[in-house]
Amino acid sequence: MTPTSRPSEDTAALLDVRDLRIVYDSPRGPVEACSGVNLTVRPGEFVGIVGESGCGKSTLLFGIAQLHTAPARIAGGEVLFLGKDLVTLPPKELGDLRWRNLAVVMQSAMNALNPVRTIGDQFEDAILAHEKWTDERIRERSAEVLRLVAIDPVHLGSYPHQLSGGMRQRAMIAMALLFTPDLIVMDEPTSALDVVAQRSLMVQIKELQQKLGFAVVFVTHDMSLVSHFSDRLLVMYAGQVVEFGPTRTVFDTPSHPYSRSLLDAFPSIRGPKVPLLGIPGDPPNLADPPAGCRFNPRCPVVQDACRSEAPELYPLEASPGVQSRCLAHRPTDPIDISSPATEVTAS
Ligand SMILES: Nc1ncnc2c1ncn2[C@@H]1O[C@H](COP(=O)(O)OP(=O)(O)OP(=O)(O)O)[C@@H](O)[C@H]1O
Repeated sequence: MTPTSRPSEDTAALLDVRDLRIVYDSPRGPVEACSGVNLTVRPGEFVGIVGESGCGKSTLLFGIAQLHTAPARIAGGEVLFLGKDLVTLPPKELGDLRWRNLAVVMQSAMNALNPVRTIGDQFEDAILAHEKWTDERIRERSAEVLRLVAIDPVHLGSYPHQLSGGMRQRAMIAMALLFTPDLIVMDEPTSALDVVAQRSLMVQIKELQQKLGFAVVFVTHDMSLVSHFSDRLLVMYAGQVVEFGPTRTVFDTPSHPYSRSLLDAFPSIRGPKVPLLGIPGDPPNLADPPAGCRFNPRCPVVQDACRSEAPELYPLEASPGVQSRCLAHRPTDPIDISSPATEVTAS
C-alpha cells in the first residue's frame, strides 16, 4: 500500500491502526480478510464500523485486540495503542494492557461468560489477573460496575443462564468497565437482542461512554444502529475501508457507491417510506477478489476503469474529514460516475 492510502496522520490518536493486513491460511490458499486497513480513534471517540457480513469487521476487531487465533495471522502493519505497537508487544505486556486499558465485548455474552461460574466469580478472576485487591475491594468494585449498567449487585451471585440476554450483555460491559479502560472494542454486542433491548443497550453504552470518557470501536452490520451514537463511521467492503468520516456526513451524503447502497438497504425509522433497494450480488470471495475496485461487479455506477484500476483511500476536498476509496474521488483524473452505469456484472 502506498503512502497516499494514509491521507491523514492523527497525532492525537489513542488507537492508530496502520496498513493492517490479516490473513487466514486456508487449504485453498491465503484469504486476506483485512487488506491494508488504516484507522484512527481519538480519546473518548465512538467509531462505528459497518459493512455486510463477511467483509472483515470481526477480523479487524480481533486483530486490534490481538485476540486472533490460527488460521488467522497478522501479515503486516501496526496497531499503535497508547504509543505501543500491539502487534509486536510481548504477551506479558499485552496481557497487562488488556482489561486495564483495552477491553473487549463480544457478540454473545453466553459464549464469552463461563456458564458454571457466577458473575461475581468471573469479575473477581478478571480483577485478580491484574491487581492484588482485597475481597472487600473486589466486591465493592464489582457491585459498582454492575450498578453502572443498571443491574442490581445481587446478581453477582447469579449464573449467566439466570440473567436475560440483555442483562448478560450488560454484565459483559460491566466487566469491561472494571478498570475503566481507555478503549472498549465491541463486536455486535446488541445483535442477539430484540430491537427495543438493542436500542436501550446502545443508549446505555453511549451514556457510560460520555460519563467515563472511554473510546469505543463498535462493529455492526446495521448502519442505522450506529447512526445516532457514533462520532465517525467506517464502512468496510471486502476487507478494505471504502469510506471513513464523520457519521452525520457519511449518513447524509455518503460518498462511496457502496456506502450509498448500504444505506439504501436499511429502512429509516423516521424518514419517508421508500422502497428498500438490496445490493445486487454478493461480496467477493476474499481468496480471489476482483481486479480493480473490489466493489466494481456490484457497483451501480461502475465505469470501465473501475474494472482494472484499484482505487486508494482518497481524502475528499469537498467533505473535510471524509475519505473514500472510489476512482471518482481521486485527486487527479477522477472518473465521472454521473453518467449511466455500464453493465453491472453481479447476478
Ligand atoms: N477460519 C477462517 N478461515 C478462512 N477464512 C476465514 C475464516 N474466518 C473468516 N474468514 C474469511 O474472512 C472474511 C471476513 O470474516 P469476518 O468474520 O471478519 O467478517 P464480518 O464482516 O465480521 O462478518 P459478520 O458480520 O458475519 O460477523 C470472511 O469472508 C471469510 O472469507
